[in-house]
Amino acid sequence: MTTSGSETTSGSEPAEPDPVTDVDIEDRQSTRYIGPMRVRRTDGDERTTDRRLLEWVDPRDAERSAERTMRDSWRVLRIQSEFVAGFDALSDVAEAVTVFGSARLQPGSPDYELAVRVGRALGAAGYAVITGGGPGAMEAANKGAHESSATSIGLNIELPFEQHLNPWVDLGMNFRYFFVRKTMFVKYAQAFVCLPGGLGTLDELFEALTLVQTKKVVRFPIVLVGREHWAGLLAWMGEVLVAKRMVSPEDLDLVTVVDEPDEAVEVIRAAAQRRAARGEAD
Ligand SMILES: CC(C)=CCNc1ncnc2c1ncn2[C@@H]1O[C@H](COP(=O)(O)O)[C@@H](O)[C@H]1O
Repeated sequence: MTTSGSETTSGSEPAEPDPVTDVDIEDRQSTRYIGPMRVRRTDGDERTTDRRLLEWVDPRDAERSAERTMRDSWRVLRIQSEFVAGFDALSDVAEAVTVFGSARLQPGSPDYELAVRVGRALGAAGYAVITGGGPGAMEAANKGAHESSATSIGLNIELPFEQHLNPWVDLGMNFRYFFVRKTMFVKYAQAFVCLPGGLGTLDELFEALTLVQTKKVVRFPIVLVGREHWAGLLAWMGEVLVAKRMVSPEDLDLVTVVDEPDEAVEVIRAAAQRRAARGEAD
């Protein structure tokens, strides 16, 4: 899909208006996803399903409050259907690893290329790769998985702006609710790999850590790739959180930090072998 009028001109010629491209751009601006639906020319209401769910309605406003109560009850069915669709789509996935990382990495940047190599190494080791299906590290990891002929899975999320599954996703879904999507990230993976990233990545990392710490999941290696990126956070956790006894020293052992994709694969494999030796089911 062409996204810029200048792509159709050569050298220093001024860009000619391109009717197809202009329509395309207008299209992209007015397009968004509501759950699995792609909609255009909406009324400008940019609230996502998640945001509507979490919105506070003043109970003193009788009319809105009554309407809200009714809608919330119906919403439960939609949430339920999203779980059903997710379980249906992913139940045949064999061994998989979920990869998180910055949505903002640009192709060609060192971290993007690192993410491609991570996807490729996991794929070559026989793992399907699950990502958030978006751009940056997600796209890169899906690309690596695709290149190594592994199943490349993208679990996208409805956002208030246009959102596409990246082109390297072979099995993709679009979720309305963050918490449903997160369940899929955990339920269908044997391990988490976190590449350098920002708030979204940190959220996903700490959710995984909390699940392992509280033994809600017991089969989960968590691997951080990129020592330099993660060093400051881990040092702070040791110097502040452990020192204040807000986390125990063993909690820091729940993550393994590596630099190379092959090391990440090795950590995941070794954990699987330990599990197998103990006779634990996945
Ligand atoms: C360019 C841009 C902001 C696109 C947003 N598009 C996204 N599409 C899908 N998942 C996402 C997106 N943004 C954040 N996430 C989730 O949050 C993580 C990245 O957040 P961050 O860039 O580190 O904070 C990803 O692992 C992904 O699961």
